[in-house]
Amino acid sequence: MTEDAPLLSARGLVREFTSRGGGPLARRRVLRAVDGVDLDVRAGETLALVGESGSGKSTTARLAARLLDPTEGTVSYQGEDVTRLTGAALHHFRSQVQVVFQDPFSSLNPRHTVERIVTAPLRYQRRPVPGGARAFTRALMERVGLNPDHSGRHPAQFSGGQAQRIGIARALAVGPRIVVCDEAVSALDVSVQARVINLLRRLQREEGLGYLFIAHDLAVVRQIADRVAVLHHGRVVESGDRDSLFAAPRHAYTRTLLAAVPRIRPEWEAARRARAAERAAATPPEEESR
Ligand SMILES: Nc1ncnc2c1ncn2[C@@H]1O[C@H](COP(=O)(O)OP(=O)(O)OP(=O)(O)O)[C@@H](O)[C@H]1O
Repeated sequence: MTEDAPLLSARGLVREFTSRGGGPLARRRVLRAVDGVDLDVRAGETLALVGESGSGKSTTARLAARLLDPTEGTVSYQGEDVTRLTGAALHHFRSQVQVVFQDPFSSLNPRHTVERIVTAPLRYQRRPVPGGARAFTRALMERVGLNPDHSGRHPAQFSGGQAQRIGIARALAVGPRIVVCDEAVSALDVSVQARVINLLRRLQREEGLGYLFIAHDLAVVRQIADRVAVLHHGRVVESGDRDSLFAAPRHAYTRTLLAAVPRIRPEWEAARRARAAERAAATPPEEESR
């Protein structure tokens, strides 16, 4: 169910990056990665942001979660501009808007146990862990479909899908109302993707979460989005409800995206396994599961 007023909104978001080429005559180059984006995310709904690589999806996600400051424009939460929040007010925003990243193995500390990982956002915000760290972690693990007896294990001891569930549990720990999923299922193989998407949908139903769901794979977007915004060179070229957009795309760029074959990336899974093996080998024995 959706409420009318958006929880999270962006208006006229612009983000520029400046780079300097090599050599003595190097000139500063300004890249507008995000160029005037407006978006709204309501409780209980999923807005998918799609576009090819380099279109500005991740930059928009990071701006929306205030992990990055905009060059221009505003991000507001429940109508309040959050672009300049600091201290306790910023902590409150961070408890309301959480992020799940693409690669759980690089976004979860390989040396920490699940218990330490999922309680970290509360510690960072200097909030007590309700009911104690162990019971809190076990309950969260159950909610995301993980075995609570594994709370003392490290990320490398889990599969890619399980590790992403740890990332989701960490996001849920502070009780957010919006979760920004930045290519959160892209590194998983297709059957695992489907299970993690089911989990996200169940959590959305149970808790009324709003998702800003960043994805390049339209097959995934079709499974989860209520509305879709298409990003091209940092601009939203088309947006609308999912079924209308898939059935009758208005913009030529959207038609090109829809015509592209869904990409399944076995090489990502292979790279993930290699990284996981490297991390497991680097984990000192005393940090192995209790
Ligand atoms: N920190 C940065 N410094 C310089 N340029 C950046 C930075 N972050 C992103 N960019 C550039 O901004 C543009 C948009 O990048 P962004 O990662 O937002 O795109 P994307 O649509 O998420 O692509 P992908 O799917 O490949 O991650 C790209 O040209 C990228 O190189």
